[in-house]
Amino acid sequence: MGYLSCNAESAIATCDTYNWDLRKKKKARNKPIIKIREFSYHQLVTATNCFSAESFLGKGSHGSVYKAVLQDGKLIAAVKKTTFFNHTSINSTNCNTTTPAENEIEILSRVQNPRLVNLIGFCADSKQSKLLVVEYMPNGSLFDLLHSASRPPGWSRRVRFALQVAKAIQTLHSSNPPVIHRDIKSSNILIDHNYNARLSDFGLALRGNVEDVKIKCTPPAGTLGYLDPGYLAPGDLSTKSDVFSFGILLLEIISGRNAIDLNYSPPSVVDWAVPMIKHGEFARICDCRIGPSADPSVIRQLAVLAARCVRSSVEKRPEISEVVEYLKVVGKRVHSSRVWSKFQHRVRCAEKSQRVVEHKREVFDGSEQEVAKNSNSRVSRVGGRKSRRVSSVSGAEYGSNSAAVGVGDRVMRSKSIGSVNEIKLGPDQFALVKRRPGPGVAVKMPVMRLSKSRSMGMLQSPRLVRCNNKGYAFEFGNGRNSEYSRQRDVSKLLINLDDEKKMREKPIVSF
Ligand SMILES: Nc1ncnc2c1ncn2[C@@H]1O[C@H](COP(=O)(O)OP(=O)(O)OP(=O)(O)O)[C@@H](O)[C@H]1O
Repeated sequence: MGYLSCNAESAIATCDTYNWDLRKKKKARNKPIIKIREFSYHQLVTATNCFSAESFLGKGSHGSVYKAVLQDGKLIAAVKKTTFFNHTSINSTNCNTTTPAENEIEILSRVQNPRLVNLIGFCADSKQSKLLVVEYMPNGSLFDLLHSASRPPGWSRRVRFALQVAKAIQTLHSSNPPVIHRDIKSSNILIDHNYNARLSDFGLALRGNVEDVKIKCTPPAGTLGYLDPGYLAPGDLSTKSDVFSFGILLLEIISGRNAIDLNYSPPSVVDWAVPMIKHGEFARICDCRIGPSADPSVIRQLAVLAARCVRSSVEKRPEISEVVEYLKVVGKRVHSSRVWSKFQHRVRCAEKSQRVVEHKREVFDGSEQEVAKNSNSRVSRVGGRKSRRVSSVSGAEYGSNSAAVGVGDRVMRSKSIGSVNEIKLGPDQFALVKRRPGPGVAVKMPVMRLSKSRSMGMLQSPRLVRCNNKGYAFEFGNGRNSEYSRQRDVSKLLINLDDEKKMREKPIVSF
């Protein structure tokens, strides 16, 4: 126990097993050194527009956060400003005194990872406050997304966030010596510009092995609702405390409710969710705003994992590496269930349009019979506006029925049921014919209305009646350079069928 005679710093240095292991030291020496920049106070005042209200991003228990524009706009960062009023030490009771800001600088200058909100620099020359410059996260926090977003994230995004947070914690726990975050919660998960979750706020984090004096001297800390109930004394701390907090976060992600919420009974998310999970009532803990996942096993797996993480027995909680592997499997399941439900949706849509087409065919056949009854001189008007929009059947399908219409070699298309029909003018030439609505069902055949369908889908068709800029002109067959946008009042587009012969010879007809 020689360290008792030393001062705290050297005692930590002597007792830290990490320092004994020369091989590890060599490894650490080979690691690239993270370049942390030092900013002047003046630089940060300018970058945050004198810490103005416009630059204000939010307030935490240790101070306020501002958006900073540095390097002539090339670097956007977040400046954490902690006042001396808030300089409560994280370990003031014993060995040494470190403020959360100093602690964050110490930890983040040693651990950098894309899953973390990394340190860019700091400012040491401020008299009233400690300033930390960290990466700017433009999409708020996971707390905001879960509890106040108008469109709460769906299951695949939730599982992705959970996996990204678990990976961030794994990075910390697997570093050498390990880092225990101690404050895993949804407001400390920030969302970056690519919509990835990043772990932030290392004010309470501890770096070292659990047997290190520093850890043994630091009293328990964290956020109520997320804090491991077994972490009552410094010696109780382990990486499993972070696993517990992660379990609470996972329950929050699944349910969309707060870790402690007085609107629920019981208010603690653990006491509320775990009994339901034990009874297999997984759907009851799902966020009712998005409902259960397409694949029920996804919720089951997430809920069971969360329940394992929040077990009171530390030994029974999984390691974070196991959590990561588990969530990877759940993530794949969500992905495949999404692909499957998309496929099912497409099949349903296809079936629906097929049904509509069949219905139209039936209606069409019925109208043909009626037409036949009316001695080939009358055309029935069938179908409504809606049926006009359906355009999935090619005219060729109905080519064989053309004789029933009694207009020579004209071809009627199912698209046109209602008021617009296609006339075949030649081997590659088609026109659309709008039948005049009149009392009863028919229009005299010699004079017909010709019109373009309003459906955008049909505009892509080469068999389209189009208009040129000379007025109402039509292009038949594979016409190019037409300007359909000029054609607004389609009802004015009249054509006398006497001109039909001319049209066959001329691809474009002007009126
Ligand atoms: N890097 C950042 N980029 C963008 N916004 C941030 C950043 N860091 C913090 N903020 C915003 O500032 C708010 C305060 O953050 P801070 O980490 O100080 O406190 P907190 O995590 O909300 O609470 P506590 O201090 O109690 O843990 C956050 O809620 C977040 O909206």
